[in-house]
Amino acid sequence: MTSAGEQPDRTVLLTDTGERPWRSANLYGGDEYSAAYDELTNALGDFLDRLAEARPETELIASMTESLSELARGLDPLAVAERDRVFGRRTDLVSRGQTMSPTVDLAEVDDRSASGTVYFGPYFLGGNGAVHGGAIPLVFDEILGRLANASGRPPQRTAYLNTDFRSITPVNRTLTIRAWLVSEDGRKRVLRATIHDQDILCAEAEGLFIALRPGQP
Ligand SMILES: CCCCCCCCCCCCCC(=O)SCCNC(=O)CCNC(=O)[C@H](O)C(C)(C)COP(=O)(O)OP(=O)(O)OC[C@H]1O[C@@H](n2cnc3c(N)ncnc32)[C@H](O)[C@@H]1OP(=O)(O)O
Repeated sequence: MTSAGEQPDRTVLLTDTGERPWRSANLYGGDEYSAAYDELTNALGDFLDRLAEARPETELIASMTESLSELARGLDPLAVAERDRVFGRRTDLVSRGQTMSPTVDLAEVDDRSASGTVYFGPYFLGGNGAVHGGAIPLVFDEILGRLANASGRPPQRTAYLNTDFRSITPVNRTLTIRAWLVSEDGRKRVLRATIHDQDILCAEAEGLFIALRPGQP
């Protein structure tokens, strides 16, 4: 997360299709390992976006398959226990060190609310220029989960996440995302979020988050 008002140095990945998302360049917490891992997830996300847009010839498909298989084999001996992994566990990185959901770039964050932008690249296309209906709750869970778990609160799990799709959510556009805490009652927290394309409400969600008891998985 970036602090309030801070403008990230965005790396725009240009193609002839026009606007490209930044992912999380230069927003990491500082150390060399974080920077390198951030670059890796950016490169992976960029690959997935470009693959989704491309129509490669058979020869290139075979060569990419071999390259990817070789990379995967190289990682095989490096598997570690969940608690020691990097992917999805770097809260100092704006991408959280993952490519499962698009990067939610939060410009304004406090104890009870967060707002910023989200950009669904071609990888998240459902059809006809609209984001896949499963990717939208994924992003809501991401922003609501991060807010529910922020500010020293005990770890929370999503009990329900209700999403309303109000109009199509376009790919390849910078969208506004907002999340806020609605109520707190013991272990229960209700949060809501919206995604807008300028003044058009694309989708909104409500989530119930339950604080886990000590030792609860
Ligand atoms: C380094 C690490 C990095 C970390 C990254 C951080 C960012 C992460 C970002 C991503 C984040 C991703 C996050 C994720 O995606 S978490 C993954 C998705 N969620 C799950 O897998 C959760 C599965 N469910 C459970 O584990 C349990 O059911 C939970 C823990 C949720 C509650 O079971 P528990 O046994 O503990 O509690 P309880 O049953 O006594 O209920 C307690 C109260 O809640 C009320 N209630 C419960 N359910 C519902 C419901 N559906 N509607 C309405 N109400 C409900 C219930 O009536 C009761 O109310 P009351 O009677 O007290 O009034």
